[in-house]
Amino acid sequence: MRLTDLEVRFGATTALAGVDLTVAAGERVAVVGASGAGKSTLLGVLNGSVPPTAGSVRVLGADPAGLRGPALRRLRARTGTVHQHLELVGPLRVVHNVNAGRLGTWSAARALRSLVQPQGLDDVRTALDRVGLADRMFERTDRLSGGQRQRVALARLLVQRPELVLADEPASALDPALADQALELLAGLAADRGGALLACLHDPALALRHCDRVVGLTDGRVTLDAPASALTVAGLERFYGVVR
Ligand SMILES: Nc1ncnc2c1ncn2[C@@H]1O[C@H](COP(=O)(O)OP(=O)(O)OP(=O)(O)O)[C@@H](O)[C@H]1O
Repeated sequence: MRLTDLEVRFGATTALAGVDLTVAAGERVAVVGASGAGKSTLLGVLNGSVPPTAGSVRVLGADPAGLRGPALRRLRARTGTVHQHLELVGPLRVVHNVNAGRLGTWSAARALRSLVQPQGLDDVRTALDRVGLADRMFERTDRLSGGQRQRVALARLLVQRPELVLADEPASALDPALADQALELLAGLAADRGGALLACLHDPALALRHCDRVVGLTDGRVTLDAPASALTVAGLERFYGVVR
């Protein structure tokens, strides 16, 4: 994917400005920066949910803002996002939220049928097993804890099998062991399809353990772009302005 001189404004607020960024297939990129720096907006541009105000965007060979109808649907099916607020439907059972990862490739009829008689149960069970939730498949999603819901969102991505994996603080509600597991899973998912992973991470140690490149934003601009091997946890904490 390639962003050139990208700008995103929301009214009087400039969320991103002059962003030039190229990410190659197979790269694992941590996106870091203080709250409000523009991290979620950057992922939104890449998955086509945030239209840029200026600049050019190429994602998997296409410009998401320039696509409509089936072409946009196809691109979205190849791009998987773990949203910061997860975007799960609370009253639905876990199986339905996981199967939402396949809506981009299912017909409307199959999606509707699946609400009555869940489809693809083997894949759902395998995905839930990998996030340690196989026994919660038929539970209402809003009965789960925050960390369990975060893992349902990961399972949804596992059944989607996207090429480009975008994750917005995918481990914020997980304990350290589960956070490592989640990042391994996301990196493995991208690698399976030969794609890249971009993950907004607030934990510098997690970023350095699981990513090979770190891109830092300050007030909507790229102010850091370095291999993880050249960075330290203390250096990244200083970047965030964390005071110990
Ligand atoms: N839909 C929106 N409408 C108006 N302003 C927005 C919108 N989305 C983001 N912004 C603004 O754009 C800027 C960047 O926001 P963004 O959510 O991308 O930051 P972030 O780095 O992801 O922050 P956090 O770590 O707190 O999630 C902020 O000033 C925010 O208030």
